[in-house]
Amino acid sequence: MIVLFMTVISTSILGVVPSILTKNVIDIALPQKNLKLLVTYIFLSFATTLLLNIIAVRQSYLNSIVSKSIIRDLRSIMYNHLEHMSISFFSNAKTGEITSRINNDIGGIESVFSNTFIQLLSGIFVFLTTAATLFYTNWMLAIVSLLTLPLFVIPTRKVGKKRWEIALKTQSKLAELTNIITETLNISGMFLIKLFTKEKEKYREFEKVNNEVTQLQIRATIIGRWFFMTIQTFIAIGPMLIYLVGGIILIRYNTITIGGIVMFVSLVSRLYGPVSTFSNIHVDIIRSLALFERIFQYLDLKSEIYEKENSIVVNSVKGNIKFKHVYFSYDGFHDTLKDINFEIKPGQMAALVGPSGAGKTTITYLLPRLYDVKMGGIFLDGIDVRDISLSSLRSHIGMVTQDTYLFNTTIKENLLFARQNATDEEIISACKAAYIHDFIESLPNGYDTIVGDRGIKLSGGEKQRISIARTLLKDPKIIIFDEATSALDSNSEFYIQKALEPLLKSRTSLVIAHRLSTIIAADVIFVVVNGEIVEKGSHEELLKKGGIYKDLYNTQFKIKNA
Ligand SMILES: Nc1ncnc2c1ncn2[C@@H]1O[C@H](COP(=O)(O)OP(=O)(O)OP(=O)(O)O)[C@@H](O)[C@H]1O
Repeated sequence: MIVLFMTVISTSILGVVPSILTKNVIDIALPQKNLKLLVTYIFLSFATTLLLNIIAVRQSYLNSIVSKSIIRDLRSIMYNHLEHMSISFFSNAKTGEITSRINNDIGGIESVFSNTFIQLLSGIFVFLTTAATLFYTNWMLAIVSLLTLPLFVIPTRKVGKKRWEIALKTQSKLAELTNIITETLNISGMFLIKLFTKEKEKYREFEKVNNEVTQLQIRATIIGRWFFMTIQTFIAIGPMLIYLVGGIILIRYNTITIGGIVMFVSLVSRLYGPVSTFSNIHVDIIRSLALFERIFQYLDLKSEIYEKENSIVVNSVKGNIKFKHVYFSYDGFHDTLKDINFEIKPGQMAALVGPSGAGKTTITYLLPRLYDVKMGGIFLDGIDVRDISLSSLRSHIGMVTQDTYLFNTTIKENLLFARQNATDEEIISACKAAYIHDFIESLPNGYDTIVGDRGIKLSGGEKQRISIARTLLKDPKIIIFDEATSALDSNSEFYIQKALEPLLKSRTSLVIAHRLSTIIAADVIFVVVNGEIVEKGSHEELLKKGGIYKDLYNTQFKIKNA
């Protein structure tokens, strides 16, 4: 940064030298008909220009290092910040919008650092050195030259505001465009589009936004062009004024030489350079303020799930889970869960059953603090989960969901996600336990098979068994398992049941159960209806009771397992 600063100062000082040498050529060497002096001045002028350009190359190199590093840091800060946002942020945000803020908005402000900042700095120095030389040569003409400058400021103000508005609109339209691309041009989006034959509609939607982006960009360019046209006109008028006023001073007062007037003309063009840059900078800064505003909208967001300063790191747990008077709401108004109370003892298996939308999944989200309770508390081994450090809390919990998410990489990489330093033997043993090893081995590339976007190349049952193997590698004390609602073929069903045995053995588990075999195996069953636990007990106890569970059993489980 200091070196960059030095190069800016040296180029602005050296920049006035060729104009002074030109003055000497006209006022000294030519009238004296002194060839040696003429060659010396021209050689010096040439050497200074060469040196100037060499320093300029160095300057742009340093400049690019500084600006690229700032953008790199900003991108990393944004990614790190978003990674720590809560799940509710992601359930409300559009994927394309997030991508756009990281790519388009952060990328967009690069020009502020690469051009604007350095132009501003060099503009100030060029202005100061040039103005000083002008005043030193002839103060009257210098004042006339400077008086034309305010003319540049007026159009700048108007244009700046308009460009800010357009820049904001353009960025939000670009985000919309990115969102359409990310939502549709992926395997799940394409499935839906093709099955509902919505290609034309989606294309039209894309074309509309694409058109709007282009219109906005054209408007921004046109406004920019009118602005530059005005500036250029003023720049052209400048030398004429100097010849006129300089000529009058020479004729009337004879306090300036011809070389002096020529030097003024060439130096004033240097003066208008920075002023026109200042005007551009004004517009550019305004444009980038719009981008900064969008970036800071995200950076200023606070995650709803945060870690207390003196949070407890829990290295090992027994696995006792207690929900005490838990209330929860997604929207802050309507309670999705109401007064949930239960305890699961270490090693026990608890099954959550109930109609769709009752709140079973929501209960499981609260334990690893994907969301926080509105009232009441959740306790792990007697410690409120909000007092435990997030990473240690989550390290003790394994979650196998219905819709297994796999990264589009090899099976092995997906498994290593659970534990980066797992050995090949450990991976194979987890896969054997999850009854998926033989299947993986039968693939042409074995563990190096690429699974496709979200694991599309694998069946639902295979994906879930890979997810079980992944959780076995993590080896947590508590398991949350969301059993598939869809009917799996008996073969797949058999293997999943087999895979579950080592997963649930000697661990505390909370299972959203849909299969009779799972429910019967549970130590305790919680019947969830409309956000409340309405019945608790073992399968036999609840059947005997003859309440809601019995109805559910008769209408769902018995039929499904008939
Ligand atoms: N991210 C969310 N934002 C707002 N409401 C939500 C969200 N997720 C779920 N809900 C609502 O909360 C309620 C409980 O949903 P939940 O997924 O917990 O039910 P469930 O019992 O697991 O259902 P299923 O058996 O069909 O999976 C539903 O009414 C659902 O619409």
